[in-house]
Amino acid sequence: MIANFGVGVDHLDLKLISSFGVKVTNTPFAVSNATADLGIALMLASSRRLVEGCQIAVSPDTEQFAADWLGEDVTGATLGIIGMGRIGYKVAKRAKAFDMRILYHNRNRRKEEEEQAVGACYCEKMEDLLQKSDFVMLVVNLTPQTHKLIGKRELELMKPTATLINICRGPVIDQDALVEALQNKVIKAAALDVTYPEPLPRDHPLLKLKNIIITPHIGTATKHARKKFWYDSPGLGSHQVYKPSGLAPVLKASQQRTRKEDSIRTRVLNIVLYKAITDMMSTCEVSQELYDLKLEISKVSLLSDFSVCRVYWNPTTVGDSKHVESILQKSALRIRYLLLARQVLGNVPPIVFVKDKAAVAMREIDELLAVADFGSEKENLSQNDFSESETSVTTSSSDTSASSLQSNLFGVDHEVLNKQIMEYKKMKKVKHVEGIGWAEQQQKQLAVVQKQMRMKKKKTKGSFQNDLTPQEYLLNKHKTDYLDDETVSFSENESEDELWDGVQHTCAKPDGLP
Ligand SMILES: O=CC(=O)O
Repeated sequence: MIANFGVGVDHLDLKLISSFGVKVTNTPFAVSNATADLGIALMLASSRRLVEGCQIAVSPDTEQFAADWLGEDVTGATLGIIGMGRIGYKVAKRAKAFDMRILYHNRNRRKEEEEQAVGACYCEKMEDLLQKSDFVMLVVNLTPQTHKLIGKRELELMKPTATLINICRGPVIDQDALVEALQNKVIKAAALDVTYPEPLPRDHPLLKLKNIIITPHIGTATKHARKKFWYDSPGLGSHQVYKPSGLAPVLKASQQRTRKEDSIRTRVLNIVLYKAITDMMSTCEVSQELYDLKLEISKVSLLSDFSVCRVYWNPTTVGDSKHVESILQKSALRIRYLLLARQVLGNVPPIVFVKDKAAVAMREIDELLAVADFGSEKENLSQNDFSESETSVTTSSSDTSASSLQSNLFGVDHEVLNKQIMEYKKMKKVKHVEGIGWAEQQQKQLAVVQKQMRMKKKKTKGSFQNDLTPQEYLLNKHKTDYLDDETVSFSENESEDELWDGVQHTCAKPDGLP
């Protein structure tokens, strides 16, 4: 698998790669904010001549600031966005805050409510957008269709006062045509985060122009975006960016193999994470309050698409569960950070603490069995009291309603249970005598029970019961994987909604093309 760092995969020969059966993935959700921010930064820097201004301010030759040194307003100006995909849309959101008039051109028109949310008007023809915009921002993928999308003709359509901003890929602009347009003031200025090649040869004519700002392809170069690359990079079972249909049968076979391998790998990773997390919690390194809880972790379970890591905690060993949940919620981020920082795994999905209901039910069952074996505390107390007070014994042993209540304690009828156990033991003896015959009978019984369970499962599907009684637990035990548990004590409050999406759709369609 080739896990591409960032959204664009234009630098990869996808056909060739896939002919080797190798998957390619990208991280489309990780880059959007940082790249949109840079687009706005370039627009502001260019309109307000920020780089030039900075040079004037720091130059040893500067003696005074000229009053007629002016820039252009962004507020109220028209921004034309070419490519209204994920990044383009984020640019529009930001531009709205500057009270800009927003035009966009895209392969597919956005929904009306999406347009309204950012106040963007669709231009079906790119030419219209070019003619009307004060700033033209390019936010498309590089494909054969977008190669040299902006050439001499398009530049000539732009206003002579307009600025061209490119935050996608250099070859989307015909660079020779741009040099000429800037030299001849066909357009006012350009602000480019991308060129071709990168970096430009030191004697390139673009570098000699005054009406240009060039940055070294830093759209995604923020700490947070780079961290998101790690989080978004392929999870187990992620999809391919490129899947040529001719290879479908080969891919299907390899996918089946991959699924099996994935499940083995997931199990191994669960063990690795369980060990690392329990080690962490046995010291104060996450936090003193987490350490003080002395919480027991029953298991760690990565979802097969690697979108979340569930950590099951045993609530029977701790007190107030709200307090515990709030500590766990706070600790989830730190634990994940530590796992990443220590490179326990290259990538760790968001951690979600889940109350282990099975553990609660197991404890109830233990208590129940203890009562069945040794009698209730009340009974014991009464028996102990015997030597001291005859009346208490009389009351306890003669109170039939109390004893029938006891026999139904925790919803389990102990008499019936006992009978079943005896029958089972009897059958076991018969098995030794009848051999094969017994197994057939058992199989029939098993088939009936399985059928009943399947029918019950259908009925109860999707509604995991919160008040699980031991009896229900015993019935559900074999049919309900407690991955379905909905008691989550951590919701992704890492402001990583996008990351969450990103992990799930790591290889969703790339940003919009015009
Ligand atoms: O250029 C950046 C990216 O492709 O993510």
